[in-house]
Amino acid sequence: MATGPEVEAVATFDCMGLSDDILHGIYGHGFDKPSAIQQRAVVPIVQGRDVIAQAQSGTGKTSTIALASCHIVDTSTRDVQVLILSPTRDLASQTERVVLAIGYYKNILAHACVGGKSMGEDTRKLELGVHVVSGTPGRVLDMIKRRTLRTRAIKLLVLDEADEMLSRGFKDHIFDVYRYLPPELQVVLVSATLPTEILEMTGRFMTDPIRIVVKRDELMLERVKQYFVSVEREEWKFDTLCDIYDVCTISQGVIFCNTKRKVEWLAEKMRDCNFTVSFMHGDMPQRERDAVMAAFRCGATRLMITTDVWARGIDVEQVCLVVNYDLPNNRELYIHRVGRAGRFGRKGAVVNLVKDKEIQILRDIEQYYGTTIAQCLEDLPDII
Ligand SMILES: Nc1ncnc2c1ncn2[C@@H]1O[C@H](COP(=O)(O)OP(=O)(O)OP(=O)(O)O)[C@@H](O)[C@H]1O
Repeated sequence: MATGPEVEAVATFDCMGLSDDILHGIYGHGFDKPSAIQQRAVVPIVQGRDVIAQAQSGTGKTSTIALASCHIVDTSTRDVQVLILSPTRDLASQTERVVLAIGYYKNILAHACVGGKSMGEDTRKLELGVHVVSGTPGRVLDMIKRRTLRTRAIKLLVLDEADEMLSRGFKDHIFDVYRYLPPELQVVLVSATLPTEILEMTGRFMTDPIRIVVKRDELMLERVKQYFVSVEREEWKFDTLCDIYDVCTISQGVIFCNTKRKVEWLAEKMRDCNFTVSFMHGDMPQRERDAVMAAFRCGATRLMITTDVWARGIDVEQVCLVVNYDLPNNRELYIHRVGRAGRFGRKGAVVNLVKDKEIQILRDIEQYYGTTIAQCLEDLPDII
């Protein structure tokens, strides 16, 4: 599937037909020039078209959603007009913050409606009235069923990380939410990865969408160098990680494990060796998760050990290193994990720690995305 012929690139924010208060918000947020996806996706979204928008990690997709949503909202009422759904609470909250920042001069009111937080607070905020809700599917559905989140005025539904939202775990919730939304709804799908089977189901809820897609072999971020270190035994990965730790002292890094137990085990083992690390996974109380994220975002901690709860969308500019302590369970997750480094044009590196028999999995990833993952034999501190 290719990008539609009707897609045009608009080279500046000024030429997108956005109102002055939104432009003020965009420039105030530090954006000078739109990225490739912003040049192509913002105008069709604000014109009311259904849009499927794919672009490489960290190139401004979530920001596209935020600024288009802010433009669409009519602030003369306090109805919810835009609903943005994301797969994790942390991403939904991050998007709420971007909407509030870009919509500041238009007085946009937004609320993150996410699991693990007080229902009372959701009710209070929603009853006072907000224009944009950025949430996770379970909590949003709950609020809709309680009639606390009124859907009557919703014009735009956005599925961020759309392939994840339409995959097994979330799909039923998404369609349940969709059934409560007005029939003339505009739908926008966004992700770095959009496998064919996901694109094929979009006909069920989208009308003549504009497609902006990226070829598989152009999806990997060029500025993020990819390496692997092969070890004979699982236990040897730890020593390699300790060597890598030195690299992280120059900036920030994220280490991915495949289970929550392993995250906790690894964090404890590193702390026993006097390394300062943070860890986060989906079973932690939300308050603790927020505190860990806040400390990492402000640079108070430099190394985050985590699960795939962190793989999609989370934006911390200083992250320049990703370590796959365990290889991800599918090719899409590889793209998303790698994308936590090299945000918006920055350099980065990913190091895959692999047992000898796992090298074939990396070779498959290399071939699928037309990329190169080099063996790292020495010089770990120089990889970035
Ligand atoms: N036009 C722009 N100019 C400068 N910085 C930008 C611009 N657009 C986005 N950014 C910054 O780039 C970073 C990545 O943006 P964003 O999170 O929107 O990317 P994304 O494509 O949604 O990422 P992911 O694929 O991880 O979901 C953010 O820090 C954002 O503030």
